[in-house]
Amino acid sequence: MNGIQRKVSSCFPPLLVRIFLLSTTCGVLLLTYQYRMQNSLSENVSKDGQHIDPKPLMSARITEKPDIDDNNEVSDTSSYNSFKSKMNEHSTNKEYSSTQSPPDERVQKLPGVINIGIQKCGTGALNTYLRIHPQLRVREGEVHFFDKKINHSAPFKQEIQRYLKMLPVAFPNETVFEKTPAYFDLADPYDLFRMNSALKVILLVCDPVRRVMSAYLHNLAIRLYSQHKTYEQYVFDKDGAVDKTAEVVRRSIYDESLKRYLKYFPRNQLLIMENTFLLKQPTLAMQEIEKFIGLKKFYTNETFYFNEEIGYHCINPSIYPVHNGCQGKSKYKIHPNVSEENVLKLKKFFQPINDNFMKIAGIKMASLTYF
Ligand SMILES: Nc1ncnc2c1ncn2[C@@H]1O[C@H](COP(=O)(O)OS(=O)(=O)O)[C@@H](OP(=O)(O)O)[C@H]1O
Repeated sequence: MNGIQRKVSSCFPPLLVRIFLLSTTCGVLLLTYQYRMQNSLSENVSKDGQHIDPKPLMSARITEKPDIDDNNEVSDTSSYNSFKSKMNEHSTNKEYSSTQSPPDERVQKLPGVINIGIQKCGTGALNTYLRIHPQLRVREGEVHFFDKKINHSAPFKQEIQRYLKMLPVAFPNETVFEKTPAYFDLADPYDLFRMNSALKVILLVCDPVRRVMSAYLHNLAIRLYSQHKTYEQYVFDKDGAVDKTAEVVRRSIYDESLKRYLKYFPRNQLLIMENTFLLKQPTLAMQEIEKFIGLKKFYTNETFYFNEEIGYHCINPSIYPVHNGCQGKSKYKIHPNVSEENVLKLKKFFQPINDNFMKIAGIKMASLTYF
């Protein structure tokens, strides 16, 4: 070692001490960063837990867990979120220079409208159609709050705070929408009413006989039903009569559930729509729905196209490109044939129930009238 080398090495502490100093410095830096991040996030939420300040939201990434709906299908929350932010950019950008971002004024809000069912009656299609409306903020997937997650032993207000956290944040001009088809028959309508007494409720109705098959195929797909049992074994009892206790049959009995809702909600807060209307004339159906919710006119014939391959209307991909504007594959099932005798048995079973439903609803529906 020459003189200079010796001088330099004597200025530096030994190797072990250097490693110790370096790791301590890194640790301190890391802790400071974590502390600052935590503080900046908690500062954003107001005391009532409802309002989130705009600025930090712009810097803090909102990560929403992917949702798995009743079809075991991962809902495309992230595609929807990026679609929405592009849409919002479009509508607000004019006021801001290219270097400035518009402030994020999103807040947590309770839903103004809920699609309560009916399970397997096209609720997924409605979700797909509604998510493109600029004044709506759609909760992707199904929340299942009022049928499964609500804790009736806890104070209701506290439960609603929990529910709020399961919903997307929305701009002041946006109405929050969620759909959980199980609410129709499995939730207590009083809970929905006391959550928001002005709530608008959408009910899509379809032929219960077809619905039994849809629900059977659905239960097979999610492995609730066994491949080793037949459709007939699930739907009819040992004597060959319709088994009204079977899940797929029970959930096709519409009149009782509607009665429960009408105990709390005035009829004009309920939009009861035949699923075939949405299926065949999506523009007219969606115009009726936007009017019912109180939204600006948005849907036109250009919004939809008929997808020959799947046999249903989808959103024009230039508006919403995910899945070519259609739903995921699990929503388009091919129904196997059922013997005429069994179909007749089901029709005879459901007709009086359907008649009662239509009487309560005050609407005649072709798909509920067999004879
Ligand atoms: N575009 C459109 N318009 C109206 N209806 C449609 C549309 N696309 C699908 N369908 C029908 O929806 C059925 C699935 O219903 P849901 O989406 O309510 O199912 S679920 O309850 O969310 O699992 C589904 O049932 P299956 O035919 O048994 O698959 C279809 O009959």
